[in-house]
This record gives sequence, structure tokens and C-alpha cells, in this order.
Amino acid sequence: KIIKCDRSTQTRCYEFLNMTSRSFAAVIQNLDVELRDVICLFYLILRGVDTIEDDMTIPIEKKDPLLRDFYKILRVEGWRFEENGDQERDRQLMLEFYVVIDEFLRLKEKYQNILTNMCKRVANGMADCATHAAHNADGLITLEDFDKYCHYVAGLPGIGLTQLFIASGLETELTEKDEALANSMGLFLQKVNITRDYLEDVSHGRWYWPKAIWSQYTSDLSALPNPGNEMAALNCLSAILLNALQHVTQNLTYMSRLHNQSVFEFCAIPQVMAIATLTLMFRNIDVYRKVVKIRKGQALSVSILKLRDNAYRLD
Ligand SMILES: O=C(O)CO[C@@H](C(=O)O)[C@@H](OCCCCCc1ccc2ccccc2c1)C(=O)NCCCCCc1ccc2ccccc2c1
Ligand SMILES: [Mg+2]
Ligand SMILES: [Mg+2]
Repeated sequence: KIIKCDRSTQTRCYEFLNMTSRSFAAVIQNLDVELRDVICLFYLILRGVDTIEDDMTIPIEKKDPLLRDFYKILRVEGWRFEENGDQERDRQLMLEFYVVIDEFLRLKEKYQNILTNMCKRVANGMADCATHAAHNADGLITLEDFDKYCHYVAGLPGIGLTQLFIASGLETELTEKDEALANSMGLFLQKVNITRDYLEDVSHGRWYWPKAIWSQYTSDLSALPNPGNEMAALNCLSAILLNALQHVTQNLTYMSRLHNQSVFEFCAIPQVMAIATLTLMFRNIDVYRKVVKIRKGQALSVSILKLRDNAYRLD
């Protein structure tokens, strides 16, 4: 059996990780060797699925089956996707997706099974919501719709990550019972993202803010940035941030169960960045004018990790 010793496809995967993720690249590369490759690939696979979900130039008749069958593509060597219309940043990843597939097929079987199962559940959930949104111009209506959508795109990745932490043997206090807490970890990050990306999403016809919240302040979600609506806009912003904030206590409980230093940092740093983003957005009208961002995610993660290393040196 010829063991392929050129690890160029692995190197290419980490180039894609750094190309497509500001906030996760540093904390994924900081993980213990047992988890680093599988979580890098988990990220790239779901980034691929999300690129299809986010692309508003793909008609729903094509998008729905493409999402639902995506998990099968993980075993189609050589597969690539060329039709990305409005997703510039992830375009190269899709053109060379066969690199992700090559590396996925080299993973231990227990990791392949977790990634395949999670990819299927996330993509099916996205397809369900995309089809519902295609027939409902107002997007998500109830608070339950909001939590269900965030469960599919971020809660399930959190549940999958928890399964990987357990399967790796690095986290023994976590159990499948902690699904609600793992779900909450993802919901918080996703809700802060959805709040921050208001203008970019609304300008692309993606309506993620739940009507149950915004309809108390305006009859049209896209009218909030209009002059004269400042008070309504700020009060609506406070209401949606309060909805996100409800997850923080559960997230502290989840993180209190972690014992591996690199897993803790992988979980805690995105949470800290999300709390900083939430604070920056609180009653900040700029949310309706641009995408408000804390210092570049990557730089922040790296500086926190450097702080840790220096702290060790001081001990
Ligand atoms: O297009 C964009 O740039 C943003 O897309 C957002 C969207 O389209 O809604 C949206 O796309 C979601 C679907 C695809 C990506 C899911 C993902 C994210 C981070 C990962 C980290 C490691 C491993 C796997 C990962 C998978 C997005 O990226 N939202 C950011 C929040 C996602 C949080 C998932 C997550 C990450 C780390 C966690 C750690 C611990 C517990 C739960 C966790 C849960
Ligand atoms: Mg998306
Ligand atoms: Mg996206």
C-alpha cells in the first residue's frame, strides 16, 4: 500500500482555513494535534455548506437538493463547485473543494462518521429554512423559528464539536446530555453575528431578525436605518441583543466542564469576542450603517494566546 507522504492537500486546507475564517483560524490551529485536523475539516465542510446557503444567486430549486445531498459529496473525489455567484471570499475553497474531500477521507472512521452525520443535519436544516423563507418574504417569524434556524447553523456545529471533544478522549466530563449547553454555545455566537450583520444581510435580501421582535418597533425590517427611526432602531437593537444575552449563563456552565487547555481556549475566545461585539453594538446606531467590528478577530485571538504564553513564562 503506497502511503502518500506529500501532505500538500493538508497544507492547502490550512491555507483555506486562514482564508475563510477571521475568528476561528487561530483557535483551531491552537488545538491539540488529536483535534486540530478534524476540527479544521469540520469548519471547511460547514463553510462549504454555508457558502451554498448564503449564495442568493442560486435558485431554491437547485439550492435545496444541493444542500440535502452535500454529505454524499464528502465521498465524491474530485468534486468542486464553480457557480458561486455572490460569495467572493469562499469562492476559491469551492473551486478546490476536492482538497477538503481528500483530507476528509484520511480521517479516522469515528471522526468521518461524526462529520458526515452533522453535515447532513446542518444542511437539511438549512434547506428546510431556505425553502420556508422562499415562500415567506418576512423571513423568520416567531422566536421559536429564530432558535430553530440558529440551532441548524450553529447549535448543531456546537453539538458536533462536543461529540468530537468526547470522541478524542480529551474531554471526559462532557456528555451527550450537554447537548442543550452545546446548542446554547452556538446560538449565542450566531445571534451576535446575525445582529452585527443586519445591513449586509438585509441588503442581500436575507432576513434573519425574527418578526416577533422587530414588528414591535417597525412594520418593515428594512426601514429601521431610515432617518427619524433612530429610537425605534435602537430599541429594536436592545431587544434582539437581550434575546442573545440569555445564552451566556448556560455557556459559562458548558465551559466550566472543560479541562483541556486548548479546547477551553477554542471555546472561550470566540465567546469573549462575541461578548465584546455585543457590548460594542449596545445602543450603537452604527449597526444600521455598517458592519461594526471589534479588532480583527484573528489578531485578537492571537494576542489572547500570546498573553497566555507570556503568563506561563511569568509563572
Ligand atoms: O459566512 C460567514 O462568514 C458567516 O456565516 C454565518 C452565516 O452564514 O450565518 C454562520 O455560518 C454558520 C454555518 C457554517 C459555519 C459553522 C461553523 C462555525 C465555526 C466552526 C468552528 C469549528 C468547527 C466547525 C465550525 C462550524 C457562521 O459562521 N456563524 C458563526 C457562528 C457559528 C458557531 C458555531 C460554533 C463554533 C464554535 C463552537 C465552540 C463550542 C461550542 C459551540 C460552537 C459553535
Ligand atoms: Mg449562512
Ligand atoms: Mg455565512
